[in-house]
Amino acid sequence: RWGYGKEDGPSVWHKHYPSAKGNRQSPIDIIPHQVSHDPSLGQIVLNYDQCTSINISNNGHSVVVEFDDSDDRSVILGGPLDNPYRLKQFHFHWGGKGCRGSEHTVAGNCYVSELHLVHWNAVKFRTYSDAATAPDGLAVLGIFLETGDDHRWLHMITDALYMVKFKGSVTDFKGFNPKCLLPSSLHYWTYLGSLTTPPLDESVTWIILKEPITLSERQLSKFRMLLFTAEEEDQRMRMENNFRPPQPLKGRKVRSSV
Ligand SMILES: Nc1nnc(SCC(=O)Nc2ccc(S(N)(=O)=O)cc2)s1
Ligand SMILES: [Zn+2]
Repeated sequence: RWGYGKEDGPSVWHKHYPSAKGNRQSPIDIIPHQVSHDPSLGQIVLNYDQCTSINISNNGHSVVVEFDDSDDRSVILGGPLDNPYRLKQFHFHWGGKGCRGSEHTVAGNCYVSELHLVHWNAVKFRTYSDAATAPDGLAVLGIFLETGDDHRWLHMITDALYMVKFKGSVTDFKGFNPKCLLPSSLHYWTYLGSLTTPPLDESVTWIILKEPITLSERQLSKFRMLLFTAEEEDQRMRMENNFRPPQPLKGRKVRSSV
């Protein structure tokens, strides 16, 4: 099994997951003045109005909100995407007290956390698993989080975290629309990359919003009360620093919408 510790963390993932040393790994450091502006890149459109969250769970690596992806009710389209991609889940990556936490960085600067909304190309692939191994199978929308005032809607998630404290716990979480977690601007950077955790498949079109959202230190601290470990395990490990550091760009182009 893999994790974020000294023995099982990002520096040894390559031992069991060969993609780790691939040519389109994520996350990366985005250097804005090296990004190429591509006027042919349209805006992204998020049709989340009929969206139906199902549950919230602790998978031992992050806290995940799953959606019913049996039809095209919640999709992302436009921008670099040739098809609509269906929303499957969203989850977060965050740091320890007061330090780093995001996976992507911007000119070497990190944010305290990063939200990933994971979508899959149900036009071309029959199942999520098939899509997750294909070069154009997934589209992940990344949103940076910075600390400041309380986020007015994030409490709906942080108030549920105590119910999924332990690895393997899951609880109902219906009717949550992630549209409430978006910043005001949908301007983005985009590049071809991978899952940022094992199996590190190189199947992701990354769309990273330039504008971060804000949450309070108090809301962020509630993520840190989650545990990497299951209830029956004797040593409890606090879930924090569950982020992979930036990976080599290997000649890839990062494009921006505006
Ligand atoms: N062929 C495959 N089927 N299922 C998987 S792993 C399940 C999965 O969705 N993993 C996943 C890992 C990382 C990310 S992330 N952090 O958004 O890049 C998103 C999703 S790979
Ligand atoms: Zn992620």
